[in-house]
Amino acid sequence: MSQSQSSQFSKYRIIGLVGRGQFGRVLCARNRETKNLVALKELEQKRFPTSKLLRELRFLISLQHPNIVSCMSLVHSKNCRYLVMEYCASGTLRELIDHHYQLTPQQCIDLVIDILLGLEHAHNAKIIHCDLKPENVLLTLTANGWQAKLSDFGIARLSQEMSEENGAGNTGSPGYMAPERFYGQFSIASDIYAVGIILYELLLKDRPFTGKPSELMSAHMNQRVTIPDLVPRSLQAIITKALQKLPARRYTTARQMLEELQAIANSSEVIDLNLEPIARLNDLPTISLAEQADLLLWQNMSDRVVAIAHASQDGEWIYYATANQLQKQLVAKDLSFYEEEEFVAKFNPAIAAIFISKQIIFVITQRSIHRQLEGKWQTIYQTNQSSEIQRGELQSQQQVSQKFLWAISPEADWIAVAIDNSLEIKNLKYLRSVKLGFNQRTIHFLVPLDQHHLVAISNRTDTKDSRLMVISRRGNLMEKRTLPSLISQAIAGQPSNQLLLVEAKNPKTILLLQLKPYHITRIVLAYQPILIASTSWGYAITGACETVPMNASLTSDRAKIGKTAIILLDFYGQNLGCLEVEGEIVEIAAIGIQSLAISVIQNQRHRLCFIDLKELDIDLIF
Ligand SMILES: Nc1ncnc2c1ncn2[C@@H]1O[C@H](COP(=O)(O)OP(=O)(O)OP(=O)(O)O)[C@@H](O)[C@H]1O
Repeated sequence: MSQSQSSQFSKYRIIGLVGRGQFGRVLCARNRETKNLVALKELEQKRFPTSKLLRELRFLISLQHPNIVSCMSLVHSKNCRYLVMEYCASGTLRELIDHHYQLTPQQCIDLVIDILLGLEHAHNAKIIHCDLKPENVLLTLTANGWQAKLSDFGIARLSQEMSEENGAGNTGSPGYMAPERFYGQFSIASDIYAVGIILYELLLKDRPFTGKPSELMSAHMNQRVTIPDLVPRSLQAIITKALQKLPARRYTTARQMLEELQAIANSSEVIDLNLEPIARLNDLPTISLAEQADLLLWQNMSDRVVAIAHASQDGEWIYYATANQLQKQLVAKDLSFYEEEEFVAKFNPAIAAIFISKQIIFVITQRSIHRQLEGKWQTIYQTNQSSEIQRGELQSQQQVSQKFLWAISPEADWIAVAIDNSLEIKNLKYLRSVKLGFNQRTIHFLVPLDQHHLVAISNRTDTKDSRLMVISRRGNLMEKRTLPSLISQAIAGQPSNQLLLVEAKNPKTILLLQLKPYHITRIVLAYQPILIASTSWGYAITGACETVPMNASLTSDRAKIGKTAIILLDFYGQNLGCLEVEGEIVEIAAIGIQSLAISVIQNQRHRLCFIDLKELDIDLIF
C-alpha cells in the first residue's frame, strides 16, 4: 500500500458513528470528491501490528465480489488507522433477525445464497472467514429484499492468529462455531457449518444450540440437531448436512450447498411454507379500544375532521379543521375533561392541513378546479391577547394534476412549496425566497428535516427507484441518494434526520431512513399503512384490518373499512403494540407526548377521539 493511499484521511467527511465492534469504532463517512459513502473501521495499532495488517490487507483488497464488503484502502488520522470499506446502509443480518417480523422463506434462502456466493469466491482465493455470524453479514437494500455481504474477512483470521500467538486460545462466536473450531482447527467446512446455523436461525428465529460457552461447546460436539417438522424435508436435509459434526461429512464446497438451495428455492414446499406463526410468538397483543372505553375520550362531531394539530400550554389546545372552519378546544393533559370548542377562523378554499409551531398556526388550503390548482397558506400568530394574520398564495400558472407539496420548518421560520419540478423556499421572517428547478424531475414528496434542511423525493418510474435530495433552506443541494424503490408516502420523524417512507410496490413495507449516519431499515407491517403520524416516541400508523385489494381505489377501499388498526412503532421500527378501533380513521395526530387524537367515521357518524397511551399496557418511552 502506498504512502499516499494511507495518509488521505482528510478526503473523508465523517457523518456519524455507526457502531462499535471488538476492534473499535465504525464510522460512516463521505468521500468529499466522489460523494460516495464509505465505512471507516478503526484498527488499534496495539492489536494489529502494521506488518501483519498490511499482509492481510493485500488479500482483503483483492477480494472483490458483490457479496463481500469491499475494502478500498487503509488511511491514517493523527491518532488512528482506519480500514476504508464499502458502506452497507441496511445494517447487519443480526438486526434483521432480531426484528419482530418474520422474513419469507424465499427471503431467508436468498440471503443464504448471497452468503454462499461470497464464501465461494473467498474460498477459491484460499481465504476462510473463521468467524461467520449474522453480526458479520452486512446488508444493502434491493428492490424486494436485501443483498447480503460478508465482512470482517481476514480481520477475523488475523485476530485468531494474534490470539493464538498470545496464548489466548480461540476467538470466535461459540453459537456459530463448528466442533473442530474448539480444537483450534478450521477449514472451508467450518464456514459451511456457520452458514447452516445462520439458515436455521433465519427460518426459525432461534439457534439449534444456546447456553453458556462451555454448554455450547459440548452441544456443538455431541448433541444432535433437531429441526421442527414445520421446515420442509428438503430444507431439513440441507441444514442437517451443513451441521454434520465431522467436517468431511458436510458440503465440501459452498457451491454444493448453494446449488441444493437453489434447486429447492422455488419449490411449492418452500413457497407454501408459512413461517408467520414463529413471528407471532413475539407479537405484542392487540388492544381493542372498544373494550377499554374508559381510556378514551369520545366526542361527536357534526362534520368530518380533516386535520388536527395541537399546542401545549396549561392543557392541550387541540386545533382541528372541518372543511372550511378552524376550531380549537382545551383538553386536560390527562384527558379527564375537555371544554366546549371555540371557533377560530373560516377559510376558502377548504383546509387541507394545519401545523402549529410555538404560537404560529399554519393553515394550508387548496383545491383543484379544472386541473388548475388554487392554494393558499395562511399563518395565524396567536397570543393570549391578539392574533395577527399573515397570508401567502400557492399559485400555479400551469395545468397540473398533482397537489402542492409543502414543508414547514420545525420552528416555522420557512415554508417550502413544490409543484411539479419547481421548488420555492420562503423565509417567513424576511419574506425572501429562493426558487429551484429540477429539470424533468417531478418532486413527489417534500419533508422538513430540521431547522435548516428539507428533503425532496422524486420517484423515477423508468428506473423504478427514487432520488432523495437534502436541500438547505438557502436552496443548496447538500446530499443526493438513490433508493431502490418507488415511494408512496413520506413523513419526517421527530428526531431530526429520520424519515418514514412507504414503498409503492410493496404496500405493507415501510423504510425507516436515518440520514446521519445513513441507515435504512425495511420493515414489513401486518397492515397496509393508510395514515402516519410522527410522535415523540416513534410513529402511529393506521391500517385497514381487512386486506385492501391492491388495485381498488382508495376511496372505495375506505368505505369498506369496519375496523382500523393503529400500529405503534418506536424509532428503530420495533413494534410497541397495536390498537384496534371500530370504524374508519380519517385523521390521526399525536397530542403532547402521551396521547393520540383520531378522527373516526363509523356508521356515517363523525367522532373525534383522544386516546391516553399511558393508561394502556404498552411500553412507550415518554
Ligand atoms: N462496512 C460497513 N458498512 C456499514 N456499517 C458497518 C460496516 N462495518 C461495520 N458496520 C457497523 O458497525 C458495527 C460494528 O462493526 P464491527 O465489524 O466492528 O463489529 P462486529 O462485527 O459487530 O463485532 P466484531 O468486532 O466481533 O467483528 C456493526 O454492527 C455494523 O452495524
